[in-house]
Amino acid sequence: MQRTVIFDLDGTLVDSRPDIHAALNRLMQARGLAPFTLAEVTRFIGDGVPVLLARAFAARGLPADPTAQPAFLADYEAHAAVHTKLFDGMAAVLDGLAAEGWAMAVCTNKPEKAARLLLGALGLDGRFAALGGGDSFPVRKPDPAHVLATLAAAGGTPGAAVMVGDHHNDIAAGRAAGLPVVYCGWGYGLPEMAEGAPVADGPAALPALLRQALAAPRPQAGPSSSR
Ligand SMILES: O=C(O)COP(=O)(O)O
Ligand SMILES: [Mg+2]
Repeated sequence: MQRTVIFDLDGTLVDSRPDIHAALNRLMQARGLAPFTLAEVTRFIGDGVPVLLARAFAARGLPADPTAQPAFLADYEAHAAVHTKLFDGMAAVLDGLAAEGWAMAVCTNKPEKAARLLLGALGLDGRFAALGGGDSFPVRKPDPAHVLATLAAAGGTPGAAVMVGDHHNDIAAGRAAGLPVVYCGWGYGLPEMAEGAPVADGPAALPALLRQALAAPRPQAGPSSSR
């Protein structure tokens, strides 16, 4: 059976913080608002751009401003790959997984256009069988439908798929979709976000953990697990 691994993007495959940080601070500057540190912006990432901006404005004591999103996105899309790179060792891991026959997909809360531009700029557009962005479907992580729709677009099946991510949203969405999950210890999440999932300390640990995850007994999908 075709094995499929679904990767989260920000904090899992790529370190995108520097470019998100820079674009957010350009928006703050344009609004006459104080800039954020990298650590502050890291805590805003994980739930997509609307929530990122809402958290940024809330941190300055302001309500969410939907008019900020088009300007932020246009700027970020144009500068998404200035400093953003795959995490060290990840390119070799992707090569190895492809050689082992794994199909790969990306399920990210980053808007699809920005995610596609970023993957293209990194030379990765041909690597993934599907990309599900934060605005590709009516729902996004932690909703399991985001993971399942991305998996279906990649031609995969839940019985032979693993979800890999660095945030509570990835673990929650993967588990609720009935997939085994692997948590990335190098990402932007807090250690407790692993919620008992196997933790990869670095990209090189992923292939063995993915094989183990598929070999282990299947978890039940979220809604039925309490029955
Ligand atoms: O855009 C975000 O907030 C997070 O994106 P991710 O789902 O790829 O981590
Ligand atoms: Mg992430």
